[in-house]
Amino acid sequence: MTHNIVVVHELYPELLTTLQADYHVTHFQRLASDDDRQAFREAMAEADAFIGSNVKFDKALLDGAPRLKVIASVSVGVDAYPLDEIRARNIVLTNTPEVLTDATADTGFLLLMMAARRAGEMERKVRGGQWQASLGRADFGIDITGKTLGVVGMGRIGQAVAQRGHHGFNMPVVFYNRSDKPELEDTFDARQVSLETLFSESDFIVVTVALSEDTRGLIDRRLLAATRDKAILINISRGQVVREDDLIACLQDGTLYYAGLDVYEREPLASDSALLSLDNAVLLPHIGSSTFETRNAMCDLAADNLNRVLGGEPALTSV
Ligand SMILES: NC(=O)C1=CN([C@@H]2O[C@H](COP(=O)(O)OP(=O)(O)OC[C@H]3O[C@@H](n4cnc5c(N)ncnc54)[C@H](OP(=O)(O)O)[C@@H]3O)[C@@H](O)[C@H]2O)C=CC1
Ligand SMILES: O=CC(=O)O
Repeated sequence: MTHNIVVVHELYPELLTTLQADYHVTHFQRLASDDDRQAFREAMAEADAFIGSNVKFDKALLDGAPRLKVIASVSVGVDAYPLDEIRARNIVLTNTPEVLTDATADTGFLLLMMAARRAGEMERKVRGGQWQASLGRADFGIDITGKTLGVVGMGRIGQAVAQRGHHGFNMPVVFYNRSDKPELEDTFDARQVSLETLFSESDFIVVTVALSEDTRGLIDRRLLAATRDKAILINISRGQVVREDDLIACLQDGTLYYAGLDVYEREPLASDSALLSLDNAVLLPHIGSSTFETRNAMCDLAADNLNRVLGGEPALTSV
């Protein structure tokens, strides 16, 4: 019997064709309208497997998908899935670790460098015809080399950020993490510290911690207000880890020098968000892993996981 699978993702064409040869596929590039969402729920009612991203699963959706055996997420973060409900139904949830680590760490460093040198502001000046003479002190940025890097959540991506900072820019590294990682003292000459110490000692703070009920709202005004002069906050994990209202207030009153953001409390960012009017914020549209190579590798890994579970084998990367 051919399995029914629901795809909500812009898979690369050859992979979609392969899946269509093996399964009965209902494909949505994204759920953009109420009609899409209705059609998605109808397809899930008959689905044996889901592969995709950016779909918020809840109990009602799972109740309406009684045949579901596997959710193959095309993401490493699994905050969109109710883990207890999934476990209670014996559904296998898989994600895509490792293959996106470097691309996402690169995005973190891209934001870090753009913020340090105020690259977005400077580019807007050039395009806006405001580069009429050489720029002066009002437009200077800050150095990166030798400054202290603080990593919040020293997992795969956090360590790839630390590697870039330590080996590429000679940065002393401090980090905050749930479990102890003494081995990183050798790897990056890094020090594990409390969140308060990290915020007070770092010049650049890069947030790479996973979102969970423990980390929602972890970074608030109290921590942001305790930062060094000209400290920069980069968030490449999930917007909900940082209290966005507090971040905006600290950027507005200058308590925090600059922010570089790839993720937001609500995505896409609302057109009336106060962040859009702040010069001291570099804003990217959640593109951490968005390279051809990395996204293809994520799709391949998710499809391998789906094929294996439907074929009765263990997934390569189950959560
Ligand atoms: N912007 C983007 O496009 C992308 C964003 N991401 C985000 O990055 C996150 C990290 O990915 P990855 O590095 O692969 O995941 P990992 O699981 O390797 O790293 C997560 C780290 O967070 C730590 N952590 C979890 N909970 C807490 C807590 N309560 N307090 C302190 N530390 C905690 C973990 O600690 P421990 O060692 O104890 O488990 C772990 O070191 C993803 O969950 C996702 O949200 C990922 C890819 C792309
Ligand atoms: O945000 C992206 C992910 O893979 O998680």
